[in-house]
Amino acid sequence: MRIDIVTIFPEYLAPLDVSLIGKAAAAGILDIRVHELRTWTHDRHNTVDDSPCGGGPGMVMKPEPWWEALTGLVPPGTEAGTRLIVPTPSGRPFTQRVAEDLATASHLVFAPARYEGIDRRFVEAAAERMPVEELSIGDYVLAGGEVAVLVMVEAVGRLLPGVLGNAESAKDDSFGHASEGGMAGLLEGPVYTKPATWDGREVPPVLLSGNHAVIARWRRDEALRRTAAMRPDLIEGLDPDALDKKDRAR
Ligand SMILES: Nc1cc(-c2ccc3ccn(Cc4ccccc4)c3c2)n[nH]1
Repeated sequence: MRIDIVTIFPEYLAPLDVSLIGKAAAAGILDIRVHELRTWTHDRHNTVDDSPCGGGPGMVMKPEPWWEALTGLVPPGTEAGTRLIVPTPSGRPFTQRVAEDLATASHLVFAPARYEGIDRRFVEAAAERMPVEELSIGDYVLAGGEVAVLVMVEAVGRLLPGVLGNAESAKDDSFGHASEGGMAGLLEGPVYTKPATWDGREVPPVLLSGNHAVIARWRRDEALRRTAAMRPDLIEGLDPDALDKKDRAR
């Protein structure tokens, strides 16, 4: 997968060189390219913003540099397989299901804005050329879209084949689909490691029993317990077929 990110703060995307995503890029699974939006300005001050039409606070990002950037990165006629992602507080919620959908694309272009956002006409013009997703990573307000891009690139990247080692498969992710069995659809329960006793607190004995069937049942019970406590809304949404009869007996 090729990922292009256009931003006025390229250094904000430095974390993509680290760890999981950094290794995937080094392995060639991801081809991540970060671009400075001002590359596509031509005035002496490399202007990317202007005052809002109709008045109001702050500044709005001009459509021209974004359009030139998009056209430079995705020349007309080469849009097949490309999707434009625009982080915004007013977007569709970015969920695991959206991450799974985006993971099927061959090319993602991210347009993290600053100020009060980008002139609407850029999004409208882009939507005539390729699918545009305006996505929110949560109901809180950031100062710009770069952090949202880090979130989305990590959530999408870890789903790509070869990115997670076999040991950390994404198949049982909390927010995966319950219908796939396993823990998908539930929150993760508690995890433990050595020592068996720490701070006078013991690891639940079942985890030291070596009885894998009993351990699996215990872990599912704990995941159900935590989900019911922290996110009852997810219990509502569980596919009934994904709950076995012991679950229903709870
Ligand atoms: N989930 C989520 C996304 C954002 C986000 C994304 C991109 C931008 C670009 C500028 N801002 C600042 C802004 C604040 C308020 C109203 C409009 C713009 C952004 C915020 N905040 N929260």
